[in-house]
Amino acid sequence: MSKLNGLVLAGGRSTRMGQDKSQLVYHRKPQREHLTELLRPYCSVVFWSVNAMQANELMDSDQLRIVDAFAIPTPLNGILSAFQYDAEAAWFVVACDMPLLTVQSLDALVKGRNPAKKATVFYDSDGHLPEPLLGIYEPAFGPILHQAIADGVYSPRQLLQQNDVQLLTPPDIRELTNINDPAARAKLGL
Ligand SMILES: Nc1nc2c(ncn2[C@@H]2O[C@H](COP(=O)(O)OP(=O)(O)OP(=O)(O)O)[C@@H](O)[C@H]2O)c(=O)[nH]1
Repeated sequence: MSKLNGLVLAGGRSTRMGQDKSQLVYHRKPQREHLTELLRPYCSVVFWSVNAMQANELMDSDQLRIVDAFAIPTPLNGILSAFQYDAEAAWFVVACDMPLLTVQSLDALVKGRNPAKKATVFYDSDGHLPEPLLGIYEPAFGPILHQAIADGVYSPRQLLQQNDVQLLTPPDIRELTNINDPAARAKLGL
């Protein structure tokens, strides 16, 4: 089994939230720091996947980061940057906008990991589609991702549906709740 690196997806534009989602505080510290702590027990190292502006702000910090080098900001580009950094590793990817996530879901992914497949992910709240932004991506996914982006495919869900991936039932579907704007945040009381 390949070594597992952590990747907190923290880039993008946060247009709908109006402020950097990765720095919102739900658990006493910025979400990107909180997720780093959640991932650390499972991973050799944990990186933040950030855009160039965030990287500038992090200039003097020790935090390991991988900076996006793509014109179009999409989560898939964040994951591809990680494979370009280390193609031999598997990447445990966690999006920064799932504030209800706990070790329960991370444990389930690690226990259910199938390294013979391209990735291990949960079914999303629809019960039949894969949830792409929380999961373990095996090294074999790197070339597939590279080709997809070269072909202009930016839908991570579509990519997972087209490939041989291990799909798991999440232990608690609420942990996958995606918060993208202030209204959704207020609704959850966070
Ligand atoms: N590294 C990296 N992460 C990204 C990129 N785009 C989105 N993400 C991350 O992927 C997850 C889902 O992001 P989205 O909600 O789809 O996009 P967003 O740009 O953050 O937000 P909107 O501008 O409101 O669409 C979040 O954890 C983002 O931080 C990107 O280009 N690079």
